Amino acid sequence: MLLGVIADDFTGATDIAGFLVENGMRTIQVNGIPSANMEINADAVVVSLKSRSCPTEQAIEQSVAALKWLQAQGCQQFYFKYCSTFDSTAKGNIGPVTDALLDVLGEDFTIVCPALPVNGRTVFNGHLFVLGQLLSESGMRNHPVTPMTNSNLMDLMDAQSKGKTGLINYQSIEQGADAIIGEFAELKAQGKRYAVVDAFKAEHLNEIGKAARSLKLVTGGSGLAAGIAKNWDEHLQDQTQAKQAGHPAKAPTVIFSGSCSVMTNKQVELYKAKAPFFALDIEQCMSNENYVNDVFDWVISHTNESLAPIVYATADAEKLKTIQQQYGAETSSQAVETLFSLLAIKLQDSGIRNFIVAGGETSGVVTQSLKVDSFHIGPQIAPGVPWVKAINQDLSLALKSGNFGDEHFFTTAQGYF
Ligand SMILES: Nc1ncnc2c1ncn2[C@@H]1O[C@H](COP(=O)(O)OP(=O)(O)OP(=O)(O)O)[C@@H](O)[C@H]1O
Ligand SMILES: O=C(O)[C@@H](O)C(=O)CO
Repeated sequence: MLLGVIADDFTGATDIAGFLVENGMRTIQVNGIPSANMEINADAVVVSLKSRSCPTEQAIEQSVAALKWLQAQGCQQFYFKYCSTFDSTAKGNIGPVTDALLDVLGEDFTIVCPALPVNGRTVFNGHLFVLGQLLSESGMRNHPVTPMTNSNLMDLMDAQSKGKTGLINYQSIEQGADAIIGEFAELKAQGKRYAVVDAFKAEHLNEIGKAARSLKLVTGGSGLAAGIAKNWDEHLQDQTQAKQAGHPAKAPTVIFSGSCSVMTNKQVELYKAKAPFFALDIEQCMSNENYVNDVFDWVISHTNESLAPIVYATADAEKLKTIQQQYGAETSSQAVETLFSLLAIKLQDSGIRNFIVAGGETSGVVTQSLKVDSFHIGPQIAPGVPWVKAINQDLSLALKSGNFGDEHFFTTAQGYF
């Protein structure tokens, strides 16, 4: 095993795993920390945690346990994957987890690289941009759990970690890997523990990846994965086959959409124009025990059509607000999640083998209900959204973060079988 990744959430884990496969590394993902060692026939393994916004002590404990498990599997380098929008607060969890991982590894320096240019996340003079807007001026400023009101990554990291942060700006990055290595030495000599690295195009990430070859721990979004994977080129076999183990097969398919993001709303609208659709009634989800059977019957009656049926709770911001005011945000989202969870189990039992799911939480719930605890990563449908195939079951999943994929995502996903 070459590379071990610790990801702080579920779709974030799948995101980086997709980029590793795209760059030739056979990759598997495990959900949570396995209780024992595993026979792993892959180049990289990604452990997905739920540590982004849990209490900091818990995030540290889980991340260190993941690191130790990855060390026991023989990994040689470690990657802490967090969100490309640096989702965190002044208490953490990015800084404290980075510190804990450095301590366990006996290291005193790493990089901070959230950039993911292909999805519009860029870093310029140490400031993070989302689709050309400063992070603090993007929708992330209103995030319910981790509102991001400062775009300066050095400030963000200093506030939540025990060391000091320096910057390697784009002028140095553009001089290439050797210059970047020189900057690492310079920053270390100044007593810095973390280097924020500018990156706004793929070439930057390749050079940063090369320079980071000797770092035991790197930290970042999924963009850096391409640069890191290239370092292992000479150790990789069957690079063109890396996606094979996770490729989906033609089989009965269903789509669940539990995300209310702007992009998912567009994707659902477009898909409804050409495929069978079922809009979930939130009140029925909460009050009618038989509702899941009705939805199940509807899905089964549409599985022979050329495009898979979609069941969705997706609503635009206004409609969602009305629902939440009427029933409560927690109660209504729980009811939707429970419906998807029960429906997934019934559909699997009746022969559905491919599940396309929109929404991070929704994906987590469905994967858990289907008892998928590890999978091979297959081809990327969109940047950061690969098909994945369960290791111990005949089941393929496409798990989409809320805002990922273009408007045609649901049809594109079905083009792989
Ligand atoms: N119509 C609705 N009414 C109430 N809650 C809903 C409705 N539709 C979806 N939800 C809930 O909203 C939450 C959406 O979270 P989820 O993580 O699945 O999507 P997302 O936030 O768009 O994705 P990501 O976290 O990847 O950005 C889920 O708990 C879901 O059950
Ligand atoms: O980095 C990202 O933007 C995503 O992988 C993510 O973490 C979604 O929660």
